[in-house]
Amino acid sequence: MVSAEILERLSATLASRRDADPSTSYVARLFHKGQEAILKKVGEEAVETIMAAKDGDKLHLVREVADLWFHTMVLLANEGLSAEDVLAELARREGISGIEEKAARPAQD
Ligand SMILES: N=c1c2ncn([C@@H]3O[C@H](COP(=O)(O)OP(=O)(O)OP(=O)(O)O)[C@@H](O)[C@H]3O)c2ncn1[C@@H]1O[C@H](COP(=O)(O)O)[C@@H](O)[C@H]1O
Repeated sequence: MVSAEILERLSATLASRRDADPSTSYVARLFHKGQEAILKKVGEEAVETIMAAKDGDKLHLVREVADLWFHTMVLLANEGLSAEDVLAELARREGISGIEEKAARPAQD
């Protein structure tokens, strides 16, 4: 089964590309071009994800979401962040939603 470890491995690979020669890798090239180019790719992949969802082809949708996740991970790495930061935020929200759910449902005794 594929797990969140893939995100950790990819994060480490992306971090290793930050100082790599742009001629050797797509990711290194994107870092070299800078934030504007990375944001442009994130925007393009978001639009392609929406179009894939509308065309009803599930494999196409999965591939476009993979492109979107990948490019948002490049964006995070460019800011010195990683997938782990996002996973931690989602974990924090799980905790928060538990607390809110309890608060919304007073004890019945
Ligand atoms: N997961 C990915 C990944 N997903 C998508 N892409 C690339 O993202 C690019 C953008 O796709 P598009 O559909 O927009 O195609 P395009 O028109 O060729 O893109 P542009 O030239 O317009 O930017 C393509 O070149 C894809 O190959 C990826 N490139 C790399 N990775 C991972 O990143 C690792 C490091 O990559 P490199 O350092 O580039 O080898 C790899 O081992 C992979 O694990």
